[in-house]
Amino acid sequence: MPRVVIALGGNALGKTPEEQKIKVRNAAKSLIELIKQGNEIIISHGNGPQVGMINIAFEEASKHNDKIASFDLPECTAMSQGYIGFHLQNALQAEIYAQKKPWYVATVVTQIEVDKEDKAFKNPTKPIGSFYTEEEAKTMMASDPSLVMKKDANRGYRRMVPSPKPVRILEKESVVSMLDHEFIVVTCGGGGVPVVREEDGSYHGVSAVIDKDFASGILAESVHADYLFILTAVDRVAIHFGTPEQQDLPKMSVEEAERYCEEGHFASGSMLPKVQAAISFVKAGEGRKAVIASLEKAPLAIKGESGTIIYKD
Ligand SMILES: Nc1ncnc2c1ncn2[C@@H]1O[C@H](COP(=O)(O)OP(=O)(O)O)[C@@H](O)[C@H]1O
Ligand SMILES: NC(=O)OP(=O)(O)O
Repeated sequence: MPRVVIALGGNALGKTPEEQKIKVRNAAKSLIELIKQGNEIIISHGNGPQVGMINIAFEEASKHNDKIASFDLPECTAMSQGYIGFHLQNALQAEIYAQKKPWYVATVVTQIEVDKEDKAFKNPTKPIGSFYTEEEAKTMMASDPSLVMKKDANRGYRRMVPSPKPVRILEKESVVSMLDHEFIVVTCGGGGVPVVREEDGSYHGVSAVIDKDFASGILAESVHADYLFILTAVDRVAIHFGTPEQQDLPKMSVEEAERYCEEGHFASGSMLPKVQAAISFVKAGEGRKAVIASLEKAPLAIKGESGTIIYKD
């Protein structure tokens, strides 16, 4: 049975819990369809908008109410894993019930080890939270000099935080055991909670957000997946994105994808990590394929009728 890791984009999950519930309900239909087609699925998801929202909500509230504490990014990622996992479980269970299938679904709060010396800690590149105008971003940076705000793929300005590379999934054995027992598993949400290892063998959370595309790549590697599906807000990967020359690509060989990366076609922090994760996954094993597609058109992408497929020549 083909094993498929499906990464759902944080931006593709909508801006509010209500919007997310609707999007997740639609996604659940596609995900269950995949199982009915004979695939085993493992679900991961992003949390860029959500982790930023949770973080700023506690920070703002704590300024006005001394009974409310502010929470650092690892705790905010853990909270986002909980509430996005809740919506996914709820939507998948409704679909499973409607189809009278004997399937079970569970979310694993997942920690991912990162290197404490990772250079990313000194160069924040991961966009989180809402989009702002240039003027709003400048005002925010002036009132809080620790904030880094940068353009995100020509969609506006966003807060940037460090995004170290994922090294190891601490809950890998739990995930594999649940897969062995035929669970549908939601794991590595928001790229996983970033933790570093201390000399005494303990781990503690660090203030960063791991890119969920890279985390999904190591998840796919760790569970020996056959396919990596990265679902986002656009139907296909494009070259000359956002210009009159934009060309949407139904497929890319690994060599072409590497060339397009070098030529700068993919925005860092958004499309670039998806393409890089797809390349690494496809290159590392025989017969593997990666697909980047939209959440809405996932059922078509599964049949090869939408999305961009990345393959080894
Ligand atoms: N070359 C490109 N082709 C397609 N989309 C691109 C490209 N470069 C940047 N993008 C933007 O990247 C977005 C996907 O990244 P992002 O929103 O961070 O993903 P996620 O769904 O994981 O949150 C697309 O919706 C699109 O706006
Ligand atoms: N953590 C993360 O990569 O989230 P997004 O997919 O929302 O950017």
